[in-house]
Parts: sequence; structure tokens; C-alpha cells
Amino acid sequence: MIAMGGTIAMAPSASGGIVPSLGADDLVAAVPGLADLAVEIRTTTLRSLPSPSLGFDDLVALSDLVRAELAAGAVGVVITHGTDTIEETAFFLDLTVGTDAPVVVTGAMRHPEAAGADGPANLYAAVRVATAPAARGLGALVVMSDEIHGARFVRKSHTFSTAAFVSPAFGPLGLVVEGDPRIRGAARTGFTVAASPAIAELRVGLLTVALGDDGELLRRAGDAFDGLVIAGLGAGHVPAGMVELVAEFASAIPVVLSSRTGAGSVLRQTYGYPGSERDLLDRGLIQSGFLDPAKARVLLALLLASGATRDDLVSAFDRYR
Ligand SMILES: NC(=O)C[C@H](N)C(=O)O
Repeated sequence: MIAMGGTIAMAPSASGGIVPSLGADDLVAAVPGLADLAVEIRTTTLRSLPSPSLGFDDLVALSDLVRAELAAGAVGVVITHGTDTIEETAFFLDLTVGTDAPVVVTGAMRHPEAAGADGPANLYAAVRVATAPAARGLGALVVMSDEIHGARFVRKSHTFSTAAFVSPAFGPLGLVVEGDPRIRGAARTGFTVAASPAIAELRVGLLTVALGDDGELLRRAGDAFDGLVIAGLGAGHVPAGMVELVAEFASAIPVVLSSRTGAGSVLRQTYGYPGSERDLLDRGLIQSGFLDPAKARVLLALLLASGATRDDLVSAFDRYR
């Protein structure tokens, strides 16, 4: 079990608000029933950070440690993590760990001293999933509120509800019923990318498009980015007035087209107006399939760090259609 920080490990501070303060051993010790399981838990506190402050360098270190623990004989790995970026970390592990062993990320929406703290229940469920033969071969998972989500589908969809985690595309892969993981879907693509430390030096931007957008933010980005994800309108669209500028960027750096809607995939052949998905794909943008903008950015950054060609990028993103 590897602790990264997040609300699950936070406590009230003297200066106001909650801040990271608990390590992996504290979290394990606070879970009723965990000690009764026939499971040996080895703990590491790798980071103690709010998840908005994690970076790709931290994720490379985490991926290395997960692989080392599995090589040392762990049947599964649980990671406790802040929920704000849990979906990016889980997908990063899905892409880089390349194992059948369950890699399960969990967290909490309420801190340990709050009424109805959800961390202990989530950690208990995560350990049950990480040790379940039925959870093997599914890739990285996010377990929250007794739901088992595939890393490439899961999203945080609410700022404070304990039911914040959803998989809008196809629903959760399973449920934890009285501690027993029940699986009904498969998640792993079988596609693995190296967790290259070079990723920390790359600048991969994420731009959300809005009504009336004239592209000024993009124009000002100049040559600041090595790659870009555009969170487009609807099924992958931008205003007509932005098209030339977007096409200019796509001729200089890889530009991936995703959707800001939060569910569904980028379409490929429905709309034909200027700024439609057909127009943008014809102008060299790469479709993200069912990957939401944040996950498309993780995949693009990993691929660029591994020296992928444009054809590699297109075929990697095609796996998520
Ligand atoms: N519930 C949480 O964990 C949110 C917290 N801000 C974090 O991501 O670290």
C-alpha cells in the first residue's frame, strides 16, 4: 500500500483548513476489519501532498515503485491518493505498469476526522479488490464508495459528494458487495507505454474551448507547448473563427481533439461545418476517442516522452475509440 497524500490523509491545521498529515501506517491502522483479513500489507509513504500539487515526476516515481512491489511478490497494490487528480494517476498507472495484478487507487471525499469519513471504507474495499483474483487483468482501477471503476473511464464528477466518482461512458466495472468484489466488465487495453522521466520536462497543454472563443488564449501560447489537447465543444468542435489557428498549431505540434462534455467519444464523420470534427481531423488533429481531455493529455505526454511518431500517436488514440 502506497500513500501519496490527499484528503484521506489530511487533518485540521492550526492555520485553518485541512492539510496532509497522515502516513500509510496511520491509514491502515484506522481501518476496522483490515487486520482480520488474511493479507499481509506492506506500507510506503511515497508522497504527502494534496493531489493538485502532484506532477508527472511523482507519477514516474509511483509507477516505478508499483512495478518494484509487484516484482517483489505483491499480489496487488493499493495507492491512497487525493481525489482531485486520482483519474489522471490511475490512467498513468494503467498505461505504464503493464501487469495483470490489480493496481487499485482510492481516496476519500471526507477527511478522517469528519463525520462519516469515507476513507476507511474505501481503503478496506480497495484492499479487498487488490487481493481478488477476479480483479486481475483489468488494468488500473479506482475504488470509491464500493464501486470499481476502470482507470480509462473514471471521472470525478462532484466537488464534495462521496458519490463523486462515475464512469460516464459504460458505467463501473463492478461493485464491492459486503467486501466481496463482483466484476462485470473488462478494462485493460493491453497497451503499455514506458514511464519515461523525460515526461517531466515536456509541456503538454490542455485548452478548453468556450462559446464565442476567438482563440486568443491559444494564440498567446505561441510555441510554449510540445503538444496540446483541445477540450472541444460537443462531439469535438471549435468555433469557425478558431479553425485556421488550430490548424496552424496542428501543423507544428501534435494536437489531440477531445470533448469538454465529460462523456461519450469524439465523433469522426457526422458534422461537416467549419470547426466540426470532420474539418478538424482533416486538418491534422488526432481524435481522443472515449478519453476525456485530462486522460488524453496523460496519454499524449507519455507517448511524446517515449519518442512516438505521429503514426504512433494516431494508432494509440485509436485504441480508445
Ligand atoms: N478529496 C480529496 O482528496 C481532494 C484533495 N483536494 C486532493 O485531491 O488532495
